[in-house]
Amino acid sequence: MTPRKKLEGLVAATVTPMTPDGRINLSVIHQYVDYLVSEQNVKNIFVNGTTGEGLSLSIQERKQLAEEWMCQGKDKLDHVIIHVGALSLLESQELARHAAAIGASGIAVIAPSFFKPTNKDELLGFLQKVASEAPTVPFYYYHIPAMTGVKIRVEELLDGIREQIPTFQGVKFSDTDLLDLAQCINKKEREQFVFLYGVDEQLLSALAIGANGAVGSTYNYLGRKTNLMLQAFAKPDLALARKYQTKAVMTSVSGIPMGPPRLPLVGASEEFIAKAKAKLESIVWPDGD
Ligand SMILES: CC(=O)N[C@@H]([C@@H](O)[C@H](O)[C@H](O)CO)[C@@H](O)CC(=O)C(=O)O
Repeated sequence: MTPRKKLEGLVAATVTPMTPDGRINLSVIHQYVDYLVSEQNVKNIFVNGTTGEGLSLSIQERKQLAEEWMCQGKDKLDHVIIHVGALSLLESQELARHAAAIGASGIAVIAPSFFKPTNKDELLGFLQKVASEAPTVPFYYYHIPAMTGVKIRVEELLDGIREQIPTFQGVKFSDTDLLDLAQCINKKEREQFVFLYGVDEQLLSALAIGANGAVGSTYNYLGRKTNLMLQAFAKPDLALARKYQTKAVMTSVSGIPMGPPRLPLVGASEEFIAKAKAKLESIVWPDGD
């Protein structure tokens, strides 16, 4: 997949479909792609990330999923970014080589989170060794300190990053520290780097700071609504944009059987699902839908 367009706008962090007995379910991915494109107007995806339970999957499963998303997304999706981060550097490198071989439009890497890098140089060293295994594939750092416990400021990481990682393209920024985001965006590299925000609930604030777009779980089922918010913001109609943002409730509405999560995650209770559905149905969206 050779992207013709710059990566911006919404990127759906895909769920990994599973069968009721907990195996990956590749058979619904074609339906999932069509749903995203036709129902949610979302043509970029982020595979095997947090939402996709990437770190709970085996390397083999991650490769199979990446291949299936690439295959089903061909000629339908603009960008398929594969998350290839892992605790083991060797596994991460293997996944990076695989993503390159199947033609992914980008790879992303999370900081290792058991033995953690304690400073910028250690983190950069890890990222560089993964990125260099896919020397022609755009590379994104996936910053999500609430999950990894690695709190190295991105602003600090960006200094001189292209010298070490020539393919460095940008950051998937999943943190509420908007000061760090703002300082990243103010850097002279602003024109070249892409900042994709990952806390869906406060996307509007990140857009105001200058984020290029967003990667998140809610764009799987609220992509169309959030696209309206992006349009309102671009106009600019901030009052309208705020209405969309505050109504970004999360629940699954696609009707595609995604199965249960994998332990240690557990499925939502029937009661929770019923309440979430009722809440979603009770909302009157600004477009009257
Ligand atoms: C911790 C977490 O899962 N964060 C989500 C958000 O999209 C999050 O689900 C959303 O803001 C709702 O809380 C994304 O940042 C994660 C993501 O994009 C991914 O799946 O890799």
